[in-house]
Amino acid sequence: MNHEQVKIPQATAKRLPLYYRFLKNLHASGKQRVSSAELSEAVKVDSATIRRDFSYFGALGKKGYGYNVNYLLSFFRKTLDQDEITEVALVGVGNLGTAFLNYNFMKNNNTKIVMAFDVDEAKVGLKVGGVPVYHLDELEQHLNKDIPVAILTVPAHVAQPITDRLVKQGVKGILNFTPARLNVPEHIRVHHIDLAVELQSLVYFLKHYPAE
Ligand SMILES: NC(=O)c1ccc[n+]([C@@H]2O[C@H](COP(=O)([O-])OP(=O)(O)OC[C@H]3O[C@@H](n4cnc5c(N)ncnc54)[C@H](O)[C@@H]3O)[C@@H](O)[C@H]2O)c1
Repeated sequence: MNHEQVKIPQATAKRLPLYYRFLKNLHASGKQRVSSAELSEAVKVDSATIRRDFSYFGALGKKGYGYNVNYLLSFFRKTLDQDEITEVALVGVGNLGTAFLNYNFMKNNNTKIVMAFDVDEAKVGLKVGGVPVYHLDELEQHLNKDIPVAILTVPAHVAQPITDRLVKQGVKGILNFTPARLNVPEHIRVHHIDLAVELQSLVYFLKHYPAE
């Protein structure tokens, strides 16, 4: 099947890295096939959803056989562009930002934080997790079109002006950890990660949909 023609729903696309990571481990352990039940158990996605997701990839599991691990892996590699590393900038080297820099997403991923910015003179000039920290004043000097993604871990009240500058420099996607709602032009994608909301929603589900 022609990979270029595959149009995957967003919810499915979001689960791809999860599947990919698990299948890579399976492959490394020498497994050739996997059932949707096994996958479901490992990635905690129900097996009906997995079957539907995989049908978009042209992978139709056979009863009693499951899915071909090699086929899926080569599909995911192509779709996720694993050979190409996407460079990321981080703004705000505080508690959260420092944790991300130390973690740096390389282990199972195709993204890498390559530079960070802060206004705190005590942090500027340091390397955190091997990543250089520059002063925010130098944003325009260092950030170019090769860096399409930025992570925002600054105080909420400075999030918007920094976002405007990031967009001006050619950033296309922003992972926003601040509580601020960001205004961006239509072609810019913002993913807002609000841990308080996530936590609340978890508590809600526990309360209203308790496990048997
Ligand atoms: N720490 C958490 O667990 C957590 C969880 C959810 C959301 N958040 C949100 O993430 C953001 C960061 O949280 P934190 O705990 O890391 O805060 P923090 O105060 O530890 O870090 C903020 C960092 O941003 C820097 N900064 C301030 N103004 C700046 C500017 N104009 N340009 C660049 N850098 C600037 C500060 O010097 C500091 O290093 C906040 O908006 C917070 O609400 C934090």
